[in-house]
Amino acid sequence: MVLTADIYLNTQQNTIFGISGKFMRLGGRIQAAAEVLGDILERKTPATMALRDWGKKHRFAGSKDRSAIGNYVHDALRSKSSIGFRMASETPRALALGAAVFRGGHTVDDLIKEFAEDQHAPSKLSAEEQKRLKGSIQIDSAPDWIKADVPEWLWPMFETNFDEMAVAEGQALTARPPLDLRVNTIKSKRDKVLSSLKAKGLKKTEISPIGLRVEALEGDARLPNVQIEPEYQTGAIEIQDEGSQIVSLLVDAKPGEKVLDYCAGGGGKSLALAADMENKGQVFGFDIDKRRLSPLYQRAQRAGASVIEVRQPPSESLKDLVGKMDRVLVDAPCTGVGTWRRKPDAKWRLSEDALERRNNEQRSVLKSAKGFVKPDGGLLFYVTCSMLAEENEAQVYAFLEENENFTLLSAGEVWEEKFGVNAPKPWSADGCTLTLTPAATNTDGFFFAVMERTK
Ligand SMILES: C[S@@+](CC[C@H](N)C(=O)[O-])C[C@H]1O[C@@H](n2cnc3c(N)ncnc32)[C@H](O)[C@@H]1O
Repeated sequence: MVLTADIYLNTQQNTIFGISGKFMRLGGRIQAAAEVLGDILERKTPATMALRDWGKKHRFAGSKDRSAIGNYVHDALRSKSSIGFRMASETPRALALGAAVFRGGHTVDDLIKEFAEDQHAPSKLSAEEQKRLKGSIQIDSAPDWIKADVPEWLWPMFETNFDEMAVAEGQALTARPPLDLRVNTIKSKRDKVLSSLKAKGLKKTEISPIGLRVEALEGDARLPNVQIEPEYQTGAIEIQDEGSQIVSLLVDAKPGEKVLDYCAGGGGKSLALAADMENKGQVFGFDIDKRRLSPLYQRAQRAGASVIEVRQPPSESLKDLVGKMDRVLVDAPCTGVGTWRRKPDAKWRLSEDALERRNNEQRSVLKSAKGFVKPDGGLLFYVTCSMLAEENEAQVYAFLEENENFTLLSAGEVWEEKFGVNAPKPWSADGCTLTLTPAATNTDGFFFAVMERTK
């Protein structure tokens, strides 16, 4: 006899499913979120792995259940310190309950009713929990780092950088991120993709002229899976945050030029550079880590980006490029503060030691990359997805101090030329470098600087 999914589900005594059989109920989802949060916070498992492990152990949870549980887990991590403050507790249970009510839009009465009817729900709410979930502790009385959901040790750096906007910048990093697509202009046009994927709820991005966006969704809703669409499979679109598109466009690589993407990773920016160069010239993609580079071969093929040439480590493979590149992009390893909306567990794992390690890598990567820039007018670009001055301006100024043959240029002119005068404006500490942030540009956080090699 073949069991249908429904019969099978209902015969499993120890599954976490509610009595309706098809989907987990709210209580089961919150309980699952608390279990996953325990794995992440108590056993230090990365969020993606903890969610995957939970899914493997509960094979019959459907994609809607997994997505809803993922939303509670990520929302709880994005707002961990503010939810913890309002709940007077940072236990996985308190965080999961807080995420469901403060961020998920459920009411305390919903929870009481659902928990009573669902054997897989957490134990019933205590009187104290009910009071807290109803707002007995106001966030206004919390210190700024808690309001901003930024780790306490990092707050002084964050505050120095963003001054009276620091809380707003931190809070913008707790929002759910949108899904951004880059239209690959080697294969298609933005209007064409927009009309063929109309049903997916896409709209044009505000700054990038080649971007499309599905806004972050509320509650348990799921973003569309664009990877199954023909436009994705034929290379007409790539998934790329608008901020990443913007910094690639600011490199302003021209058709026919030679460009080295020195920290290419999976090649997101190499692909964007190739398209901006109309697939004419040469883009060399290099990375110290061979495994990270490996998807680039297939991605370049799918995108029709024939100008991309992957160069494997060690760096001796780049010997023939020394002093010959019109542009060298250093998309440096960093703490990833600018991507906290997408990877909120990284926010609480970050340590002073890790920041110091990234700073050392940044110095070393700039030192190794500079020699590839051609003398007399070649350009060196320094990019991070961090919003900390220690990884951004400080690295650029230290580099300039040690390398008198490089001068800092203003990125503002290219910005206006590429995106017009009316686009939302990034931060700039010095009128030359740029910092994109969720609050200022509604993108992931990115830093961008351009330096010219004079001799
Ligand atoms: C921010 S990621 C790059 C992301 C990539 N550019 C993209 O758009 O998808 C930084 C990369 O720098 C690489 N990296 C770290 N140290 C390096 C070094 N000394 N030389 C070259 N690459 C390095 C890492 O392996 C990592 O892939």
